[in-house]
Amino acid sequence: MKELKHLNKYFLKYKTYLIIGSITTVVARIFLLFTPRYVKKIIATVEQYRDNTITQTVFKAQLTEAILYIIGAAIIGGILTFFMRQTIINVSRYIEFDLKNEIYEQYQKLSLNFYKQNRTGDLMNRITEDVGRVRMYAGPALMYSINTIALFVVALIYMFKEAPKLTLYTILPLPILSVIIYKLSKEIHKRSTIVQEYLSKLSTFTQESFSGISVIKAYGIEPQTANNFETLAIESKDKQVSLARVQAWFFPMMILLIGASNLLVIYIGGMQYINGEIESIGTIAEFIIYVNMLTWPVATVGWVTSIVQQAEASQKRINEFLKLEPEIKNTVTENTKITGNIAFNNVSFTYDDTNINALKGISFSIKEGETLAILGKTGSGKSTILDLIGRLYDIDNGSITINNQEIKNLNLNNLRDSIGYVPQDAFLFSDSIKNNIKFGKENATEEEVIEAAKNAQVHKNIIKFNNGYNTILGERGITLSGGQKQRVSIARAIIKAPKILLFDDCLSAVDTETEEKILKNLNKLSKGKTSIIVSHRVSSAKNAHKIIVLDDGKIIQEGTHETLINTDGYYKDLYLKQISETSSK
Ligand SMILES: Nc1ncnc2c1ncn2[C@@H]1O[C@H](COP(=O)(O)OP(=O)(O)OP(=O)(O)O)[C@@H](O)[C@H]1O
Repeated sequence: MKELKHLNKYFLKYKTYLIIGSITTVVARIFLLFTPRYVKKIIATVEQYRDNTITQTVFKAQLTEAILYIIGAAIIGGILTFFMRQTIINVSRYIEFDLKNEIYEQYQKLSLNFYKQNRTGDLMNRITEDVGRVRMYAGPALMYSINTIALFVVALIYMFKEAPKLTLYTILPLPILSVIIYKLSKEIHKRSTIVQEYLSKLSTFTQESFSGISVIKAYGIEPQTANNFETLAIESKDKQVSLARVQAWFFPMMILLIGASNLLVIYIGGMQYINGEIESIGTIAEFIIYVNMLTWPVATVGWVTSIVQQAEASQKRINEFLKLEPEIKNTVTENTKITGNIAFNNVSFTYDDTNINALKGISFSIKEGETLAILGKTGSGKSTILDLIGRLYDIDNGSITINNQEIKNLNLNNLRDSIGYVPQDAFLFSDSIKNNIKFGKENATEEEVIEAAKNAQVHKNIIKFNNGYNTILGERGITLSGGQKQRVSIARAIIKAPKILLFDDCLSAVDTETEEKILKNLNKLSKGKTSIIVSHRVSSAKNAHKIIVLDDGKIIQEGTHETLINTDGYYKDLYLKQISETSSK
């Protein structure tokens, strides 16, 4: 229960509902337990009438009274049970809601490294499946426990008062029932976890095959994919069958044990009645009802124990993430002014997970309003520089300053608000084009959206769609071409009008003519802003105030287009190669 202590703050938050729920539960049980006692009374009345000890009028009056009591108690008990569920089960839903939000907020705070170390499926599972299991503890398990305790205490008081020896015999099989249900529940849980694993394997497989359907079709491997699916589906079915086999034992075991208890009541009760130890045959009827009323709650003891164990395991997994301290934290609460004066001083950086030393003593500076272009072979560290400016990672050595202030001493929210970042792999949400652009500025007007799209040279494409800016993009924006996606992503950064614009090879999928137009627009828009353009093309870099060329994490060339094309090296070679490619087209 150590891990589940995390939920105590929520129990405290909803204590009023829980107290009302618990009281309602106890009172409901008291009312529901009226039935067996009045059944006994009815049978005793019938016996008295049979023995002529009461008149027909008295018999009728007593019978009517008992029946009315039973109906009344059942109605009140039913209403109270409804309120019991409305309070305790609702609380579990509130806790589920709070916990999901808490986890989601924590996920948002954690840095990129966390996302690389953990698989998306696992992150999703903890916020859905695990929270679901914890909810079972906070709701049903709690409700059934209160219910069982209340029912047991009230029923046992009534039963002992009525026939102590018979009571002992009646409750004898119940602990056995509880243990059996516990064992069954554990086995069911074990097997259903395996079933769940297979279900998620199946859904991952299908999802991937649908996303990659064009590759599957192009390579003509549909039969192979279908075979793989079938193998997985057969394994999944076998696991389901094995689960169903254990589940099938649940109700027969219950019926068997209820039957055994009923037999005991009838046998022992019958003997006691014959020996004159109990007055009325009604007591036997009363006890049979008690047995049937107590069986389910007793079974739930086993069930609840297994729920609590599952919840404990799930909460442990949740706590593992909740306790993680974000690697990148905002330690500055007051607002800091962000300008576009950026300087890298002997910066080195190694990725924790791969141990790749991506940057080795990088130094450069760029003034507000200037454009810097970064070129270099693939894997040379270009994107890493952009990530470090957004402080997605903290550096190992050296310093990064913005306006002469260490990046760590800047308010992280201010820093990220001042950056418009266009990633290499444009990610668009399954939403309208308009909202995807507005992602950069939530309260942007229609005109601003159109203006940004025009500057990104994508407006003409968008208006050709039937629904224009309201066109909904499919998963990862599959309705757009690669170049269109990149341009929507550029519009998203432009609309934000940030101090610093970071473009990570985001013009790779557009033709050189469109690239030229976009760069011209960016040039106009980025007055007073600092832009960093990562590219493999000289055409993207030639107008920059400064160009740096990276190789294996180090700067190998630095200068303007003019100086670099006149210096032997990577840039000049690239320039000559790209010029000859263009002229040969
Ligand atoms: N998130 C990461 N985790 C671990 N290693 C990484 C990560 N991102 C990049 N690397 C490694 O760091 C090195 C520099 O990568 P980076 O993405 O900065 O290069 P790049 O110059 O932008 O390449 P490209 O032109 O192909 O985009 C590479 O060796 C790469 O494998």
